[in-house]
Amino acid sequence: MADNKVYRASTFAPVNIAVIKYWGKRDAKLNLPTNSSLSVTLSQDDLRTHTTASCSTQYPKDSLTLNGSDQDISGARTQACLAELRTLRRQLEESDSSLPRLASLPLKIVSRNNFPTAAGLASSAAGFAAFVRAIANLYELKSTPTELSRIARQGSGSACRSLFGGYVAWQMGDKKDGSDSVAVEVAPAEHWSDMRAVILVASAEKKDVSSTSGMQQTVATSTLFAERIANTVPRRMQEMEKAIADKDFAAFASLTMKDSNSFHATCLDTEPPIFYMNDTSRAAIRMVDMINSEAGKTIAAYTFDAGPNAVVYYQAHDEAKVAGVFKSVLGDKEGWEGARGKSVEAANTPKDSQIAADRLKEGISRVILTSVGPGPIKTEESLIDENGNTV
Ligand SMILES: Nc1ncnc2c1ncn2[C@@H]1O[C@H](COP(=O)(O)OP(=O)(O)OP(=O)(O)O)[C@@H](O)[C@H]1O
Ligand SMILES: C[C@@](O)(CCOP(=O)(O)OP(=O)(O)O)CC(=O)O
Repeated sequence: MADNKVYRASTFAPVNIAVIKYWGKRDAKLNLPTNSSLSVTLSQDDLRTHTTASCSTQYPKDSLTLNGSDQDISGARTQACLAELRTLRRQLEESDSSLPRLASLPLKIVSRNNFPTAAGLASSAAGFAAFVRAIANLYELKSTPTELSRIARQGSGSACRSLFGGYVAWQMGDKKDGSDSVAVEVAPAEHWSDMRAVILVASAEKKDVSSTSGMQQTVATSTLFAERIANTVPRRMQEMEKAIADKDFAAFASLTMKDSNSFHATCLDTEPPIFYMNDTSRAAIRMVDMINSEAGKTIAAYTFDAGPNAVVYYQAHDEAKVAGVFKSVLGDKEGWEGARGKSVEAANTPKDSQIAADRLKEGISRVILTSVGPGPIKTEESLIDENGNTV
């Protein structure tokens, strides 16, 4: 029997933004995708989930609190993650009788996102990665990040990529049980550390079509989609891995923009059509096009997830030419006040960009300046005290 001690472990986990998009499930129950995908993990200085997992005989039942409000954890996805993690802990306990019997104790999990939940800022990715990582830490599991990615995938597909830092591929796998549908590191953050991103937050509202149901509708109704998964994505995965290995920004950018457009094209080809981008998103696309034209080469790349926010990737040495343009257009919005924002010099806007600039001014509420970053980071900063109370 375990005593009435409160066992605790905490982690921070990052957001990731895909450059080759996951869109479509071949098995909705196991969250198995129709195609592989690839993402960049973003720095936790700017966007992160902080999660503490604890277990004790004192707790009445399993619970999860997110940003101060109780969450329903009865859903199949959360339950699948919990069951897998408990099975792994049970195996450890069976092999070593000196270990406390934690697998059978109720869990209390407290989590905080430092960014808006369900606003298309990949909160489910950081959230489920943190959830799985924190419980794995609590249970002292020996599992590798790839093994844990198999579990996080069942919470939310994109979450499996947040178990790693840097450049991460989610290999779709082909086994029916999903055991080979896991994330692997393509390159660590240090390999290409001057990758930067400016996120233009177009709306902090909850989106109207969730990723989960949107992609199901696309799989069922889009004819463009078949070509995307059979040919376009497999080819781009290889090209993207090479672009990253070579640190070839022009190739990285071209693939990133094409793949975002291909994903949104399949959304438009869905019946009824799904619109995640809006006029503000399209103005961001125009502005990036004009920045690239003015530079005479591709120095910026836009990508959009299931929402209107633009994520614009660029390299540190092009900061003035990329982030600088957005600063001169959006300098009065929230997000430039930190040291990183202050160091960006406002640059001249490209010629003929007035219409796009006006649209951005109207539709963007804040910017987030960030960069490629590491995977989950273990922390002693606990959201639950030694008596089991939320702090
Ligand atoms: N810290 C967290 N811990 C556990 N679950 C979380 C956490 N943060 C978010 N989630 C889960 O993720 C859900 C939001 O996911 P959703 O896919 O709707 O939005 P998103 O991740 O912001 O957008 P997208 O993945 O399409 O970019 C929340 O309702 C919650 O169930
Ligand atoms: C557009 C995307 O951001 C879709 C993310 O979808 P989710 O991972 O949120 O979907 P579920 O597996 O149903 O939880 C593309 C991507 O991140 O690859």
